[in-house]
Amino acid sequence: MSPVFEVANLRKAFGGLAVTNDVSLAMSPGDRIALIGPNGAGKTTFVNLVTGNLSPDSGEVRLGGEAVTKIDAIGRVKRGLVRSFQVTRLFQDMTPAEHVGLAVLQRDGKTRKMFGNFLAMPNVMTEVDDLLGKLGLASLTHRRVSEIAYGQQRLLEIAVALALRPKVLLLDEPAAGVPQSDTGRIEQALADLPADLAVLMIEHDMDLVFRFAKRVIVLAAGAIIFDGLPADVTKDARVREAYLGSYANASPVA
Ligand SMILES: Nc1ncnc2c1ncn2[C@@H]1O[C@H](COP(=O)(O)OP(=O)(O)OP(=O)(O)O)[C@@H](O)[C@H]1O
Repeated sequence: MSPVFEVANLRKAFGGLAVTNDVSLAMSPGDRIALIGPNGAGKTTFVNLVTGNLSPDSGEVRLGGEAVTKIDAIGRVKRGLVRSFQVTRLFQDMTPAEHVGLAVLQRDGKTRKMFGNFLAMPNVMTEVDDLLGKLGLASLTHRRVSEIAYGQQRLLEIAVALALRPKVLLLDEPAAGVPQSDTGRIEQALADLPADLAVLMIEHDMDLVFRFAKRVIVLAAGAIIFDGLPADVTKDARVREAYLGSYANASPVA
């Protein structure tokens, strides 16, 4: 299957520290990848380079075969590369319906209508109801975000991301901060993601990694040190070493 997403020889340094060190990878439709690595390994920086929130020093990002390295974050979203909306970016006074409805309008390039009552538009509301229903949020459709539980806010992030109809979805620790009693619902939402969507999830919780991922990529000091099956990752000597701290300090740029 031809890749839906590729990065080639991506590099980024901050003040002489190589934080993304010649990273290359490809994803196909339906991939379920967990990106793991010790604190400071460069996972967030890598995702920021991919989404267009940061510019690489060199290397390329491609979506559906098209180079998007010079295209901004919004342009990449339009081409199907979506990062889960962060809880910290949800608007506390807005409802789940408004968040998902705005994402639908953004996707369709109709955000100028946002000052009208877009939730009265039948096609928008049908999609809002469908997505919130699938994520078990139907009863909260018109509640304010500030009134709903944290775990449900995290489900709302996923709903907003799906409303953008991604081809590639990047999830940053989707269950972090969620009480144990609610993590099952997040896991179910992850299990129910569209089968042809390519998903890359940053995650620290290895139980979740093993249940979700078909492939695991380990970053240490900005470089990929393992890319393979979940069953093999804990046996890998370099991975063990990385987690024991030998890779804790990134190497300087040559
Ligand atoms: N804007 C920046 N300027 C300078 N250094 C940065 C910047 N952003 C990140 N770094 C450094 O780059 C390294 C990698 O950080 P990054 O946040 O990408 O790691 P991470 O793997 O996501 O870590 P964590 O798991 O703790 O979130 C760290 O040493 C960090 O201090």
